[in-house]
Parts: sequence; C-alpha cells; structure tokens
Amino acid sequence: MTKVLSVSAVDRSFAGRQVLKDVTFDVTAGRMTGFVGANGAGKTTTMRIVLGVLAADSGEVTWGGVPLTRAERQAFGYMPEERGLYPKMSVREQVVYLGRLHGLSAAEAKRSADDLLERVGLGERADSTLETLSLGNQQRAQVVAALVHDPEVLVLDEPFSGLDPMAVDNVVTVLRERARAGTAVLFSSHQLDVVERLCDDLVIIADGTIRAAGEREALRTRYARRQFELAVDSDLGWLRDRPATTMVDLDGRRAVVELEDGADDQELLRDALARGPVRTFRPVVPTLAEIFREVTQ
Ligand SMILES: Nc1ncnc2c1ncn2[C@@H]1O[C@H](COP(=O)(O)OP(=O)(O)OP(=O)(O)O)[C@@H](O)[C@H]1O
Repeated sequence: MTKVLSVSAVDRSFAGRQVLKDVTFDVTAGRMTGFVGANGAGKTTTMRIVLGVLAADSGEVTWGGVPLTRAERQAFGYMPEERGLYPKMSVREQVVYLGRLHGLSAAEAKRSADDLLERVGLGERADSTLETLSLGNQQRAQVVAALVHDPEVLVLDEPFSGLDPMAVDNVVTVLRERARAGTAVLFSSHQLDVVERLCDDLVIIADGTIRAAGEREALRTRYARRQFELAVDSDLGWLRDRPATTMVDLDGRRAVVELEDGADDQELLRDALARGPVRTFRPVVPTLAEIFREVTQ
C-alpha cells in the first residue's frame, strides 16, 4: 500500500501569536508535493514540525498511519532553510560523511555522492571546499546532501532559490527520479512556475492556514472558471453583445470570454463558425498563479 505522510490539525504559536492553525495535508510516497505560500505564511515552521526540529502545540504527523518516531524522522532527507554544510570542507567529503551518518557503508556513500554530484552538475567541483563555490553551486550541494542516503521521505525548504534555469532543471530531474522510485517529496518554493511544472500535488498556505490542497490537476479543474479562448480570422467584437458572455480579453481576432453558468459552450462555437473559420476553441485552465491569487485573497 502507498505510504502517506499526514500532517493533521497542527497548531503552533510563538510568543502568543498563532502562526499555524489546524494545518492538515498529505504527502504521498511516489509523488512530489509542492508547498507554496507568501513570506511568513508558515512553510518553514510546518516543515520543521514534520522533521521534529520543532514541536507542534497540538496535532500530529504520521507516516503510514503511525505517529513518527525519532529514528524515522532522523532517516528523512532534509534540506533546511538555514543551510547546514561546512564552508571549509570539500563538497564530496561532506556528502560522504552525511551518507555515513545515515548508515551507508563508505563505498556506498562515495558511490551515491559521486553519482549525485555528477547529476546536478557538480562533478568537477566535488573536491572544492563549499566556501569557494558560487551560491547556486552551494545550493546544489545542499540538495545532494539531503538525498545522499536515498531517504523514504524528502523535505526540502526552497531547494530552487538562487538556482539558474539549468540548475533548476538538473535538480528537478534528480527529484523526479526519486519520486518515481517511491520517495515522498515535500518541497517549498516561491517560484510558482517551477512548482507548476514539478509537482503532482499542491498545498497552498496563507497566514498559517491551508487554503487549498490536493492533486494539481484536480485543483485546476476545481478552480476553473467557465472561460474559453477563441481565435478566428475576423474581428471578435460581436462577442461583446452576446448574451451570457463576458469579455475577459480581446485582441482583435483572438478573445477570452467567460460564460455564465448554464450557457452552452458549443453554442458559442456554433456562433463563431457561423461567421467563418475557427482556428482555436479551448477551455482556459487556470495557472497555479491564478489559483494561488484566488485562494489567498
Ligand atoms: N522561532 C520563531 N519565533 C517567533 N516567530 C517565529 C519563529 N519562527 C517563525 N516565526 C514566525 O512565524 C511565521 C511563519 O514563519 P515561517 O518561517 O514558517 O514562514 P515561511 O512561509 O517559511 O516564510 P518564508 O517564505 O519567508 O521563509 C512568521 O510570521 C515568522 O515571523
């Protein structure tokens, strides 16, 4: 059976100010869950509670339906917000050391470190000390450090911040592979375009409360308005006077309209065809940025 990491009804306050309220969501093995929210929304606090670095005031975190033990949490892969590698030690040495700490043999740790460093584009810098690397390369090393022991659960706080697009792609590829092999991956990010591309499931948090959570495509469908894009060979100004139709965007021969509930989209298509050829007719699916705006307003 697929294992699920469940965060259930978690509350947390700091100095009398509640920063997490009834936080509840699941992270499923074999899937990538993107955790998005504005600065201060509560992502890092939630991740720390998942890892047991911080205690919840109430609520619980379970893995496979059972509350997490300390040993299980220690076996998770974690990339904390405060990056944890030593500036004066070589990248390979540290990654191997962390692998050993997590129970790998010396040979396994070295094999895993070299393989991962190569895959994220750090192969040639493996013997450099962390402090001599660019910030982006340090970030790649941090991701490798969280992955080296092939954990069942991976929790990554902003793994893409500061990475150039090529580095994002390298890291994305490695994370996807891990998820495909059965790892439960939870990652936070401000970069909605990256999350949109990468996640299977999505959790949106604002002001310490979960505003939406679930499968990415299901959320898209849930938040879809009845909007349609239409492109034809002549001017679409007639749509302005069409009943039950609101113009969202008009650019001459291309328009996006919203239909009232109950209005038939095929009738719109027929009206357009009656005026000439139709080049595009499709429902507009909301982007993650649009869903985010709608649920966090
Ligand atoms: N140790 C602490 N003491 C007091 N307040 C804290 C502490 N840690 C977090 N907070 C507060 O809790 C709220 C949530 O912070 P958190 O770091 O979890 O947000 P975040 O979503 O990770 O934000 P960011 O994207 O900026 O990292 C913020 O208002 C923050 O100031």
